[in-house]
Amino acid sequence: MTNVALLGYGRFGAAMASLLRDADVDVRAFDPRSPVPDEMRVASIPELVRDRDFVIVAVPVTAMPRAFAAMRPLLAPSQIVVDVGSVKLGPSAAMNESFGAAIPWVATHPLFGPISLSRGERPLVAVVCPNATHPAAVERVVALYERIGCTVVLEDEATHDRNMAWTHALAFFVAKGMLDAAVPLDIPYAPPSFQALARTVEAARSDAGHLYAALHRENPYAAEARRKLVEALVAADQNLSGSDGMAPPPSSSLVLLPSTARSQALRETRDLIDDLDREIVELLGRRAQLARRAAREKAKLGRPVRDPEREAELFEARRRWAAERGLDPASVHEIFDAILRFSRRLQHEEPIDGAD
Ligand SMILES: O=C(O)C(=O)C[C@]1(C(=O)O)C=C[C@@H](O)C=C1
Repeated sequence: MTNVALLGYGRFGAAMASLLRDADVDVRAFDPRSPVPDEMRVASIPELVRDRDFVIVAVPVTAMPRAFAAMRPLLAPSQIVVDVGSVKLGPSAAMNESFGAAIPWVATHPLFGPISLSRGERPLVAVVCPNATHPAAVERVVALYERIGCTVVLEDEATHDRNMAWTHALAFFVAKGMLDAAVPLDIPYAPPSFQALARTVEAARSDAGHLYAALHRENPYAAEARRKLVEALVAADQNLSGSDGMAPPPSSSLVLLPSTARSQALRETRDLIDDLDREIVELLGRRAQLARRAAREKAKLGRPVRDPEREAELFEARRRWAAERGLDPASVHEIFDAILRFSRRLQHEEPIDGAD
């Protein structure tokens, strides 16, 4: 049985442990600060790493060099050290320094966390950095990520960090700006464009505090990305505050559209509907995964697939949400009726020990 030692049982470590265990990987974990469930807990780093195939280091990036140095004398060349930090140049250099050619090591970044897992978001993506000194270890780590349901992207450390500066780091930076500016996030009729931003802010807010600092301070490309964004925003602000930005909308927007423009408007509308429907299908896929998970949990508890009490609550809530949104509750009820039929059908197909 594949086995893993997990150093660090914070929010990410716990999420990783549950994915590994769902894939029948034996997990042992150690964290002097966070509680670890009894069945995985060990009392020290030596006990943690002894005879383990993989040693996954899920501690804050700034604590990694110390962790690597502490475990170096305890490891053998048959073991593989894997870091899961959100930046890659620093941890890679630190692993190279501690383990070099003697102990196989692989730098990785799983692009998911407890929130995306609890929402059942798929696909799970993990970046794995190629490593010329330990190519066989890279292959084994790729196989481990695939086993827990990840799509693996092979990317070198610098490209990864540059990409993360523009995405992960800037998303957190914008979120911080919105939080510090006390932007209200809970206005119920906010448009979809804002709802997407509000989800980003929520995700950033609930992530560990050390992550924000690491994304910016430990990523050598983050400062440049921030500077460019701030400059662009300042320029946009100046533009809007100047006379151009205050000009009234051009009168042509009030003129009746000619028929070619009208058919173009219909095409655009249909494109938008296609985009939305695609999202709905994606959401149905994610809902199906959660329904399968519910089926597995109920099977373990010896409970039947159908739960009339839960279904009654579910319909009541959806009817209420429909009314709040100005939609006909009976019509929305009908849609969920179909969704539940779909869900129960999937649940009956679910093999009891399947892993999603
Ligand atoms: O919540 C559960 O127990 C589920 O199995 C999920 C679900 C659903 O799809 O929402 C499916 C069947 C049950 O009758 C109730 C709800």
